[in-house]
Amino acid sequence: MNTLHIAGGQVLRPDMTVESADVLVDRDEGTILETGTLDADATETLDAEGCLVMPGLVNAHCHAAMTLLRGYADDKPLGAWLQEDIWPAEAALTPEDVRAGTELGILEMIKSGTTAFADMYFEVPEVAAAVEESGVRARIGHGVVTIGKDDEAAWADADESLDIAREFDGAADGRIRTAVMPHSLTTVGEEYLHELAAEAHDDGIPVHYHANETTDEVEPIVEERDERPLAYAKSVGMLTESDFVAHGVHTDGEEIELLAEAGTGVVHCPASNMKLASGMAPIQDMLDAGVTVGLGTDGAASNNDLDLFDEMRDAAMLGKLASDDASAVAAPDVVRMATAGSADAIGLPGGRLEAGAVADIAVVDLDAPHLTPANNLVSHLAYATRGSDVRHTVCDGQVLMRDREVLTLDEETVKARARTAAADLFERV
Ligand SMILES: N[C@@H](CCSC[C@H]1O[C@@H](n2cnc3c(=O)[nH]cnc32)[C@H](O)[C@@H]1O)C(=O)O
Ligand SMILES: [Zn+2]
Repeated sequence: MNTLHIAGGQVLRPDMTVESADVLVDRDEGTILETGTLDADATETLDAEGCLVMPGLVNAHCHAAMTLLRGYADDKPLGAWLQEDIWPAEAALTPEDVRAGTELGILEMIKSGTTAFADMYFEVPEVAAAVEESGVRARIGHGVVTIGKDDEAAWADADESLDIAREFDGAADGRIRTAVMPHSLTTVGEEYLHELAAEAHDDGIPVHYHANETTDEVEPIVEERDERPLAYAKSVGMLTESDFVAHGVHTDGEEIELLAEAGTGVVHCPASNMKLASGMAPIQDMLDAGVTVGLGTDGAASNNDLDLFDEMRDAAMLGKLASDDASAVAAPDVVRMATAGSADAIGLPGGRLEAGAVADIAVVDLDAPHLTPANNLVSHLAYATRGSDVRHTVCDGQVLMRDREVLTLDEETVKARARTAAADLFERV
């Protein structure tokens, strides 16, 4: 059998306990065979001495290619940031730019222990190609905006989202799944939302969108329809078990109930919410209500990195402030959110390190001053670990990074291409 032995480390269990154990992976099937004290004669070995072996992190809401726009427009609220800076720059992006930016984003994610992500963008065939070559797992889709477009252009955008979702679902040996992705409840008209949801669900494809991110997104819906945004989302058929929303910042008690009943996942993006001053999501209330909550970075232009360890810390900190309670959104909660919560929210396998699960794994080196002493490793993951502490990254049984060297992408080439693409872009806009 073609196996990978991750040897000599401690393992993070799905119940958030930690124990010394080896991990044996079936490289052909891409699954975990067993964990324990193993005397394996494996095809390949990864040294995990002094390390914590954990499920690969899952970035449940991202626009990976926006790495090109990192630092391009800061210190503005969502509406002005999108309309004055981001959308004009994005209008000038070529397919090659999207490829370069997505590769850079994936490189950053692999280097910080992220093995899967959900991505909303355009030029999606380029996103798919980057996922395929880099070896990660992703749920990808084309973001639709219909406001400001005539009917023909709007339907063309909506159709593209459906076509892309159908075409790429199951690509890259199944590592790529898709979703239909209307941008938000205020940037896409009702008839389009209706049609997109119905057609996507007919084909077993989920719907992913931004919702309740700012009060500016909530108030017009309440004024026009006399109902809350997520009640509206339900009425157009976008609040089913497979669907997942980004943000959910301004979500009231009834909407939280709707989410829990429907089984719709929420992707919390605390850094983006703080940076754009969008607000504080009621995450502890959602957890108490049984909502599936995942964690996302959002794009690099509103974060400004794709490091989910940072995001866990932000989620815990902001969750406490939002609840005015230091016991809210505790360390095990955020670790669960960044692993199983995210995987469940976006409907990809992963997030749990146990026999039978997919072999999506991050190995964290504990030998750093900021991780010493190793009093409580779950606390360390939530509060003290940095993406740069990740030593090895494995996805689908394949080693993507060994001893901090990424094997599937050439780091220097990816960075150089992104620098050139960004410089050319800013000259054009
Ligand atoms: N087809 C659309 C693009 C939609 S892709 C998804 C969009 O989400 C934007 N985006 C990034 N972060 C956020 C956010 O936090 N809220 C809303 N939109 C965002 C991003 O810039 C990108 O334009 C068009 O041609 O304009
Ligand atoms: Zn977003």
